[in-house]
Amino acid sequence: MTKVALTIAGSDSGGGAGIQADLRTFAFHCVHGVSALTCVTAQNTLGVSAVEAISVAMVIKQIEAILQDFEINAVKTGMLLNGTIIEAVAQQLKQRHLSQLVVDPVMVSRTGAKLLNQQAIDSLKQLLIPQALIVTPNRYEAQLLSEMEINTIEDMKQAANKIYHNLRAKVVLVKGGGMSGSLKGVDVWFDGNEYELLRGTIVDTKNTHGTGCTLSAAIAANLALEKDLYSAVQAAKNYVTTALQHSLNLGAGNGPVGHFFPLLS
Ligand SMILES: Nc1ncnc2c1ncn2[C@@H]1O[C@H](COP(=O)(O)OP(=O)(O)OP(=O)(O)O)[C@@H](O)[C@H]1O
Ligand SMILES: Cc1ncc(COP(=O)(O)O)c(N)n1
Repeated sequence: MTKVALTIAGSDSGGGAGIQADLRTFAFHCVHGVSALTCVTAQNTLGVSAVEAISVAMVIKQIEAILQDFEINAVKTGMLLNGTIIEAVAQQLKQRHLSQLVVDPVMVSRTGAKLLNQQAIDSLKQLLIPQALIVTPNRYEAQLLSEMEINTIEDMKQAANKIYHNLRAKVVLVKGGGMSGSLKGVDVWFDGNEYELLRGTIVDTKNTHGTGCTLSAAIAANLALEKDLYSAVQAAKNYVTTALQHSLNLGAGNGPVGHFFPLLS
């Protein structure tokens, strides 16, 4: 029986991140992808030039249409843009008891663009993160959520601990793509008991656009395929590393990762 994963996220017109990355990742895992679009970005490999929200009513309609017709095996959220959309999404997920939930708290893009307004950060903290099976902040998002600066592995651990306790997330994965030197690509897992360091090979490329979206979508796909959470994270980490090794040198800025690397010659 084909498994189904839902992404609730924004569109990246440049095709590297957002819903486009999520659906490619689901397809790679042979999981059927369904999607509820929250916003449209005018974006390319150089950055985001405009953002427009989808109406909250339309976000809800998309989720309702999907849930009326499909059994959903896992969900990921990405760019949610504003507090009203976050509140509606959090309410829908709670009502439907969708617990296989990966929250990628998209707030700031790699190119520095703010992808979530200030009031929305509070709704994310109060309403969505507590429902998540796992939350996957990057370095900058973890700094905002933990209200501390992150420069070392010890800092990453402390931030994960704070996010776990203050925001009641079940598992926190602080991602290391934004760290420098030998720490780049080391992710810190904290489940309330153990810290685990997930180390991938460091890939020397500027084409890293969409790594975070791809990682969280791959975790959701592996959960849909009935892996346990830690195995799903390990498999997703391996997938992102290989996709980075096959990243695409497209555009003048940060190109996308190569989601379908086995098809490349
Ligand atoms: N150059 C790299 N080499 C190896 N792994 C990397 C590299 N860059 C990012 N990663 C890995 O990619 C995954 C995504 O992490 P990252 O910190 O880039 O997330 P992000 O900033 O949310 O991504 P995005 O660019 O989509 O916003 C993590 O597992 C991270 O360790
Ligand atoms: C629609 C959308 N969602 C998520 C991201 C984050 O990805 P990145 O940090 O690689 O730009 C993005 N840029 N655009």
